[in-house]
Amino acid sequence: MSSGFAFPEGRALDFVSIGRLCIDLNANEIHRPLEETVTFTRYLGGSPANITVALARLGAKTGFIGKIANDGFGRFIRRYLEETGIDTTSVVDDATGAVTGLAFTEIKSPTDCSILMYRDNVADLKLTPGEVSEELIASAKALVVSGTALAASPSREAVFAAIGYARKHGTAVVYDIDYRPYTWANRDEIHTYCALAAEQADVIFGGIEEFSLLEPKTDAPFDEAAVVARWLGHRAKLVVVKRGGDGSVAYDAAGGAFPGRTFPANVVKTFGAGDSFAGAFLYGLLQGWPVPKCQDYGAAAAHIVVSSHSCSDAMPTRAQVEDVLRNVGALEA
Ligand SMILES: Nc1ncnc2c1ncn2[C@@H]1O[C@H](COP(=O)(O)OP(=O)(O)O)[C@@H](O)[C@H]1O
Ligand SMILES: O=C(O)C[C@@H](O)[C@H](O)C(=O)COP(=O)(O)O
Repeated sequence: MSSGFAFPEGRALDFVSIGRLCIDLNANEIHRPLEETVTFTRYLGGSPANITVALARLGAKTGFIGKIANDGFGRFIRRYLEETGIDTTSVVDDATGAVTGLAFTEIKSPTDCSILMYRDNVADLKLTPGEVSEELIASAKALVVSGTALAASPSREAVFAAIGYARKHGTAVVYDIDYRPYTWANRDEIHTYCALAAEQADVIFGGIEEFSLLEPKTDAPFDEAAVVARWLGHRAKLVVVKRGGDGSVAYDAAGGAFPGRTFPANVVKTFGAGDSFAGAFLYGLLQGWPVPKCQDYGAAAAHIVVSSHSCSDAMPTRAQVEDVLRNVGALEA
């Protein structure tokens, strides 16, 4: 049995992602508020970057379309992607003096974590449509789009150009809503542009709050069945609703609703769960596995990442994911 999701064949790359390449500065002194945190460790960050690292580490052939600052952080990001085996031919250097987006993380407790983002004049949002390689998108099985890249122009137009190329060449579109409040101007822009992208997507990932933001009204109660039916009624073949420690539900176009379990972890911090889950889920989809197996893979990868200090560095290999699954008796023979 397979998920029924079909990727195009005969492509050099599996996934090409578009969106932000940033820096995470994760608090070293955990379980205390930010005002009492003295030192931080630097990692590659940015949700689409994390997802792409997750895919690459599991063995997928990946590339990235993005813009980095022309400074030491930018050079670190490029080198990290290259060392991870991610194609950087479409990662361009900013020439305007823009900076790298920073995410300072506060790890107050295993359940109370937050992120303080510095995103003024960031290079990632300066990607232009002319810098999006049609050739690279045509050479991939799927394009992974991060919703935060829709928050401002010209990155917004660059993403829609990328989606247009994907549609033209039969490249599947994966859309992670990836809502980050501080990047958007107002609620109407979120709803308008995120919904436009969701209409073009074959696979959509989001949490309940994120899916609510795609609806025109904020005050209406969340009606999951109606929301999912809306996106399946457009192009989506899979809509994955993430529910934190409560797991996930994946809905397919044939009317299937698959509850995904979680593997309880010794949680260091909660962020990174969504990116590791999405990366490993997509890896499973690429293998043609049934949806529940993709969810198990995603949950096992998230188990590893929430138990670790970083997001990108902690993204597991296939052997590490399978160790977790084996330990809980969830690995098929
Ligand atoms: N505390 C946790 N322990 C174990 N697994 C978790 C935990 N939190 C999340 N996960 C796993 O990660 C997936 C995505 O987490 P979620 O928090 O919903 O994403 P996001 O980080 O995007 O908000 C969940 O469906 C679950 O499988
Ligand atoms: O996306 C960012 O810019 C920050 C990430 O690198 C960060 O580590 C994070 O928030 C991960 O997101 P999640 O997987 O959705 O929790």
